Amino acid sequence: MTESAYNPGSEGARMSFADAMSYGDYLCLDGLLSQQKPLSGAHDEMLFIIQHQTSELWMKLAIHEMAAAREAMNAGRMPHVFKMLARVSRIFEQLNNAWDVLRTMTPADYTRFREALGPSSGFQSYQYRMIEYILGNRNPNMLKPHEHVPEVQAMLQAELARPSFYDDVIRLLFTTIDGPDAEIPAPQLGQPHQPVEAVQEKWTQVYQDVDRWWTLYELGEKLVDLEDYFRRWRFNHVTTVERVIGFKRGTGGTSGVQYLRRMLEVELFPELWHLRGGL
Ligand code: HEM
Ligand SMILES: N[C@@H](CC(=O)c1ccccc1NC=O)C(=O)O
Repeated sequence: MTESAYNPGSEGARMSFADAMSYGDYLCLDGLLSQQKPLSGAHDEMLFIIQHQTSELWMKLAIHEMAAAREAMNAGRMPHVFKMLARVSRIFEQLNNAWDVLRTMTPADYTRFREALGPSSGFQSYQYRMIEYILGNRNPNMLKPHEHVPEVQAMLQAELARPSFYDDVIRLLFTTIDGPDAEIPAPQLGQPHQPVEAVQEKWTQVYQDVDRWWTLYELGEKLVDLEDYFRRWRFNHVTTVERVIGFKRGTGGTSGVQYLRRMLEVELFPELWHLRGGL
């Protein structure tokens, strides 16, 4: 050590953690940083693993926020709901920006380790499916790949059996405007949300008099924001996939880019988009 090396310990920085909780202890970094296990010798496999692991961590936070937002909404704490939904949109923005790192991987780089992935695929991401299920895109066929992990399948199934976050929003929309006797459309349990005319009419009322229904309007716009970011994620994904594997079949067994293009047509909150043309 040179004389000139600055020692933060001299101004009080704690330098010994033999008997105290350190940064690594608190964040469980030993566990976290020992979970990157490339199966090939390919240089870019580490990028691929970390890209997916960080995505899963952000998805974990998104689910945490959406679960709390749902609770807050059902308890009438709308400012909290808005804060959490805004955070979920920012998480998607973060995931969208992350594609820039993955895009530095060329098709040749990926080919060096693609075979090592076997039949594994993002198609089997249960947190991704959970996000879709919470928001209302509920395809029960997507439960099947999780049959081998009963706890995971049960968790997804439990989500399918309850009203989605969007179902709860619809209930709030109707009761706020029509009061306790409102005729609320039944939640579409266990199936992808299909557009309902009465829901679009109700949202139209809100958008035609935003001053009167400001809180509902703000909620509607938060959902549109969220779906906007989600769509960008799907678009970035399919574009990256085409760039890296072209039109090859996916490791998960789907047609690949064609399958993902089909998913671009998914509408999470269709009524909120469709009402705009009629204003
Ligand atoms: C080079 C990078 C990537 C390629 C080539 C790729 C390829 C694919 C393909 C072909 C599918 C369709 C399913 C299949 O048959 O495998 C798919 C699905 C999926 N991928 Fe990726 N992917 C990449 C990166 C990512 C990243 C970074 C994530 C982030 C978690 C991700 C998450 C997903 C998810 C969630 C699905 C299911 C989508 C759905 O069912 O709507 N992928 N991917
Ligand atoms: N489906 C991809 C493989 C893939 O991307 C993947 C494989 C294992 C874990 C995560 C993945 N990411 C997204 O699908 C492919 O067909 O190349």
